Amino acid sequence: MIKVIDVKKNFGQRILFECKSLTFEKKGLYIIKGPNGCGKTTFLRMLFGKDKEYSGKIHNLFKKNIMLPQQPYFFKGSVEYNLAIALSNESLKSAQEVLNMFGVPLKTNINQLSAGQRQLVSFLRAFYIPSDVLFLDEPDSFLDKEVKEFVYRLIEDEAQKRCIIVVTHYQGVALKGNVIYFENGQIIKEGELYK
Ligand SMILES: Nc1ncnc2c1ncn2[C@@H]1O[C@H](COP(=O)(O)OP(=O)(O)OP(=O)(O)O)[C@@H](O)[C@H]1O
Repeated sequence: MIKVIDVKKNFGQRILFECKSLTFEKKGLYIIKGPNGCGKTTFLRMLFGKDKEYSGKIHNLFKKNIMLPQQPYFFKGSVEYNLAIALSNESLKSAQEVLNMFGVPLKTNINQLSAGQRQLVSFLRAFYIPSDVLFLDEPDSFLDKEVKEFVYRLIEDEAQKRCIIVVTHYQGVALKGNVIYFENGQIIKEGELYK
């Protein structure tokens, strides 16, 4: 569980956003939306524990936290190597099956993939690492409709077992979950202005 209590985030004199009260439960899908520059990535990093410069409290009680950043790190080498370095044999097989399904070559150097293919690899690598909470920062920006729909269903199913928090811009294909949005510098959960 993560509890956010009376949090304010500033950069110098500028107030970026505030969040009066928000709870992320043990399981479930949370979708963070808002215009460019409103602070979604900043908020995600604060929940993850990477950014600690704010007033108020964020209690993150999850033991194992995994984050997929907007620009994930890749090791020099093949697609397979980039997965094998992070995943158990069983998880590696699951990731490989998805990549085979979408025609992503496993033996190819990671740098030779398209942006969308690389994004799918980085998503699968983060997704198949066991965790209590998974933070995904725009995992879908380069994916085509078919891959996006597949990834969204994977996320939705998995969110029945653990907590997944996603930042996304995309409006076309529905990702079903609790929507959290930024409005006039306030972070609000859909349906309840302030708890
Ligand atoms: N270290 C920093 N110092 C000063 N300002 C920063 C810093 N990091 C982020 N900002 C500013 O905070 C704002 C929010 O940035 P953030 O990346 O969180 O937005 P976002 O909602 O994720 O945007 P996008 O949708 O474009 O990815 C931006 O205006 C950015 O310039």
